[in-house]
Amino acid sequence: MDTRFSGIADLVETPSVAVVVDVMRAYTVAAWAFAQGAEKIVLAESLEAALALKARHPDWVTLKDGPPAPGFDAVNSPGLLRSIDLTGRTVVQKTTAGTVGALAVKGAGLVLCAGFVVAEATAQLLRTHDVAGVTFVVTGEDGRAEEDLACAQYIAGRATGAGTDPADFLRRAAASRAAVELAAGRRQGAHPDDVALCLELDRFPFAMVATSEGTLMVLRPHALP
Ligand SMILES: O=C(O)[C@H](CS(=O)(=O)O)OP(=O)(O)O
Ligand SMILES: [Mg+2]
Repeated sequence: MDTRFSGIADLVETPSVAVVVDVMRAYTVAAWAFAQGAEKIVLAESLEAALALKARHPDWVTLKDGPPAPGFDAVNSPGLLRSIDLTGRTVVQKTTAGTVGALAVKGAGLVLCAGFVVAEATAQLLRTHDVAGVTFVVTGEDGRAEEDLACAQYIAGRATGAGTDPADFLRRAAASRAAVELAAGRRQGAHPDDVALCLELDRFPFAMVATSEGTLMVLRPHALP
């Protein structure tokens, strides 16, 4: 399996298979939303698009990164989201990096969204599909976010069958700028447990697959045997 790593802006062509990685915090949050019962997550193009969807579907749950804001029901924090019952709900998510990365590869044949919490399930799905090549979209900090790069490299190792030890990858993520800033309370819309929750390896047994449904890009959990 050929593996490539790219920042969002560096994507030169639409890959056939993409794994979009955002450890802190978009795809840790997405996984928690599914664990809390959400049926699907609509990845919104913009804050305005998220609010327009909410206007058309008042029962949908809007979620954005940063501080709480009018029109949004939740923030991009696993620690805060884990106490919200989302059974059967549709979530609309808009964040700075994670959702942007997925929308950048909208045309790919297979789009997975991932963090450490779904690492093995993501790798297993790649192995099952026997893909020839995969592009990992490292969403944070123009492709240089250490937590996203470490997670992408870990999943790549698992997908290609290498006996990858997670310890070093998790250590790199724990020392990343995002982890340090979250732990120091310098990011808004956060819970003290957010970093720890983002570093829970294989917390969930499902991968997350994004597909186009009409004009929307929709993320759903994909259970593995
Ligand atoms: O919510 C997040 O962690 C970030 C935004 S910021 O770095 O906190 O400003 O968004 P994401 O797209 O999940 O990286
Ligand atoms: Mg991030």
